Amino acid sequence: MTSYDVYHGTGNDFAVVDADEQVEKTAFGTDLCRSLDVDGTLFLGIEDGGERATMTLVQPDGSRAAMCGNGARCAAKWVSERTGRDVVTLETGAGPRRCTVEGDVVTVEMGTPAFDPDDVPLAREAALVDEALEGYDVTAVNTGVPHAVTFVDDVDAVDLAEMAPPIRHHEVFPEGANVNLAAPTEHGFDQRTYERGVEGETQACGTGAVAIAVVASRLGLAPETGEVTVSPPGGDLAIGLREDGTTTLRGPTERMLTGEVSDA
Ligand SMILES: N[C@@H](CCC[C@H](N)C(=O)O)C(=O)O
Repeated sequence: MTSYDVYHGTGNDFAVVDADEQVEKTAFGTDLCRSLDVDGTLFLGIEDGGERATMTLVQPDGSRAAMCGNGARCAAKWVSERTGRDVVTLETGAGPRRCTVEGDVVTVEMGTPAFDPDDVPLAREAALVDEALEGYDVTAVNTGVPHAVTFVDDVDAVDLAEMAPPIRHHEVFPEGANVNLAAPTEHGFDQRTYERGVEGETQACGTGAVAIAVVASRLGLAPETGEVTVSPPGGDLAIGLREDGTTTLRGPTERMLTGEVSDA
């Protein structure tokens, strides 16, 4: 039998499996996504007594993503519950990410977002900033994975399932992109995200929330530094914009259940 836990971070849900389990990760991870109807399977390998852990995300379509903000929050909580440590550095495909666990609230140091076309990546030589693409004014940024961000008056007035795929698969994004709708509110920004790999809308996306905050800042819709609240359907996320250009993602996480699947 192989055991798993299910966690969610503001509604973005993940099965979590010990990386030492003797399973073929892509097949096992996609099967688990399907049977549990979750947004991804995280394989976590605890190292140095929990000071560090490796994180591999297998998505429902079998792809692997270099980084996942809400997944990192859930991963840090899982490691903390197993080891008692409240500071964990996750080794991700986008580099090390330091996480701090305070009860159910986890903060991830998300690094420096990149607008450079080589880093997003983009199939052109100039950054894509507030430019018309498939009928929307889009800005492209990499916050660990590629994101397209567009600001609208009301995120719920847009048919995300219809508008997102042409941008998600646009030739300007050679590796595809997650597509985010954002709308200014009294307290920050509403968020809806269509995720690459899930190929549909999720209840929250951490790298997407960071993308919205940094794009808002770049376009003059939010301050250059400080904290920005981004609200996907699953709850509120606090994004820190620091003077040195690095960012943080803070929000609640919760273990929902524990289960086992037969190896046969
Ligand atoms: N839900 C995630 C993002 C996961 C990766 C994404 N679907 C991709 O393929 O780039 C988050 O919370 O950041």
